Amino acid sequence: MGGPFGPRRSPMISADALQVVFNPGTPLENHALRGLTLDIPEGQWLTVIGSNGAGKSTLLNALSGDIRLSAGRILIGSQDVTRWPTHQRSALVARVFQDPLAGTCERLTIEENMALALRRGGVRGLRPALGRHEREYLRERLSRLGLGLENRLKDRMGLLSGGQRQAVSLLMATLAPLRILLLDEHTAALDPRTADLILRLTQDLIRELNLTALMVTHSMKQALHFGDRTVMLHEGKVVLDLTGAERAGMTVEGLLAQFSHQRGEDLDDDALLLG
Ligand SMILES: Nc1ncnc2c1ncn2[C@@H]1O[C@H](COP(=O)(O)OP(=O)(O)OP(=O)(O)O)[C@@H](O)[C@H]1O
Repeated sequence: MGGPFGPRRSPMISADALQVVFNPGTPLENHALRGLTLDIPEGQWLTVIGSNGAGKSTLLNALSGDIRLSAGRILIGSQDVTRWPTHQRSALVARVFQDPLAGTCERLTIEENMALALRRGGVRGLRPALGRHEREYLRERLSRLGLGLENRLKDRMGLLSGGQRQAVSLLMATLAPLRILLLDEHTAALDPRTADLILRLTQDLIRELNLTALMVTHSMKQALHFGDRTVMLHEGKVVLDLTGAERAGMTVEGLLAQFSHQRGEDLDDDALLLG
């Protein structure tokens, strides 16, 4: 990022006045993003919170190219990708979803799933059947999960537990070269111990690969504990942006108070948010 007096580099992600309107001009018109602006430096890990319908998934969809903007501009590096379709952005951007099934094919083996992930990134020279080197590479990556999956390359994905599948999804997302990782409540469907394991794996991958990451979570604890910066969305805009000492001094209770303040009501479901 350069020090305070170092050269200013353009951010890895520059989201400029993003607007997303669903069903425009109909009675169902819905402004999911309302001029959202956000600059994210390279290597920064942003945690994204906000109540239901705040626009968190829509923001990730806009960054991955899964939905079209109604207005605004997205730059990755200094490249304007606003009109790039998802497949074109996939060389830069990968995504992991809440549902462990979403990123993998359960009828294929672990090896076949991972081979597809390698090819999606356009790795050259990869044959339909994996060569010895590719298989060794995948085995090495899997062994680092500490789940024993390196010995189960020929097992169908459908045989794995939700946590194991999510670990493989995360690995698959980061197999091919990428710059940006989008995590959409990727531990929400897991038990606390497994969620913790996946979060530690997430942390290792983000730091090792120097990824710029956005992680949507409903857990205030996760939002403050992981990453470098926490952003709260409300009605399609950023309403709170915490970094540095301000973030370090923030408590889960403080964040919940901000939540209530934004919603103009007392939260009746603190348990969910505290989890
Ligand atoms: N494909 C769609 N068509 C119409 N409306 C949509 C669509 N996707 C999202 N919306 C609406 O846009 C708004 C923002 O939704 P979004 O999913 O981004 O919220 P969120 O912050 O991710 O919420 P949650 O925490 O519930 O997942 C909501 O009002 C939602 O109903």
